[in-house]
Amino acid sequence: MAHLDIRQLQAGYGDKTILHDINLQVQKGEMIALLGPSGCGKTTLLNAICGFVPTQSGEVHIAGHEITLLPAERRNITMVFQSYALWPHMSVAQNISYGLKVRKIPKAQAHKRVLDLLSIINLEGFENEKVTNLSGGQRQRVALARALAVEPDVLVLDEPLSNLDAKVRLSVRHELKALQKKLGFTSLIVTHDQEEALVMADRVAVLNQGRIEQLGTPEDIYQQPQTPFVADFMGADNCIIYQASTPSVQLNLANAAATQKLALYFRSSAAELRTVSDRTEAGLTISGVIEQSAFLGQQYRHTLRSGDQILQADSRQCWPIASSVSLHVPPHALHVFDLATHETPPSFQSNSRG
Ligand SMILES: Nc1ncnc2c1ncn2[C@@H]1O[C@H](COP(=O)(O)OP(=O)(O)OP(=O)(O)O)[C@@H](O)[C@H]1O
Repeated sequence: MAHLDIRQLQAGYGDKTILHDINLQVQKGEMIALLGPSGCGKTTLLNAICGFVPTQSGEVHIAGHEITLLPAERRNITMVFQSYALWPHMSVAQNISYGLKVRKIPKAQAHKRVLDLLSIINLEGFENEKVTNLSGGQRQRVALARALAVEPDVLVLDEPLSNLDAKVRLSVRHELKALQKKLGFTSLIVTHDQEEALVMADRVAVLNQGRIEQLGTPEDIYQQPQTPFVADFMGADNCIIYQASTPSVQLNLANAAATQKLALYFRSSAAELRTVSDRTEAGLTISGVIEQSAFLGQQYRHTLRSGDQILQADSRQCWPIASSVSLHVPPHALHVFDLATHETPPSFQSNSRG
């Protein structure tokens, strides 16, 4: 049985529906990342689970108990915010024990819990420090300890790392992931950052316009996007509309009886640039002309024109502007969708692996 079980949830503001038919089963100790473009409903979903946004239909269960209509304060769910939301006039210990005080946990027991949590988040000896004296990363760890102090059934994190600078963010995300594995809390995390979602989550839910478009392991979402939206959102942002091979666009895939119009997606990093040749190879081969190149550190990103299509391809070598090239994408790096149904035709399914 799933620990957090969301069934056919529809929720929104007033008579405006934002979330449509959300089905999500989260196992105990699992971390699910909610990914999606701005406005797709990630925060609304967290708020609906917490009881801050009313449910229009559907059900939410935790550990077998229905909580759909329970007010927020009677749900044992805590939230960690991007802004930390710590009390600036309180010490670290007072912040962490705040929820314990509200729940009238005896002082000695609360104190022990605070010390245990400080040790877990590597802030031993900081109990009397003012939170305003702490760094961003330390404040976020205190916010996490405060949320965990009351032993919530579910922890929800709304962009918890986005106020941190890039370097601290990298280390805090690994700390958070390690803590989640060690303590085994069940959590939902909202992030804009795909890499963060892939690194931290056990599974990722990609949302589009209030619906879960795909739910899967980080590898599934990245390597086998099930819709053009997920492919594009996960970085395969080159798209070619294909119906039949032409001299400049050749598709050569095993088992491919292409009778329908296809949308072919691929990542810039998966494309190889070569000098033009007559060699026939498996995969997609497009001839074009380099229009621009930009140095990215490890490689150059090239902008290539093929007819009226603009494509991007990465290469360690910097190809001169105006050179004629052949862009090649191997079969495993192509994400193939039927333009009409937006699904991968069965005959192409074995191709998409990368
Ligand atoms: N209090 C509100 N009243 C009415 N509509 C709202 C309210 N809050 C959010 N919305 C609308 O709900 C939709 C989803 O917003 P939400 O904040 O859940 O998206 P999000 O995916 O978290 O976006 P972001 O990544 O920008 O934070 C948006 O169209 C937004 O305008």
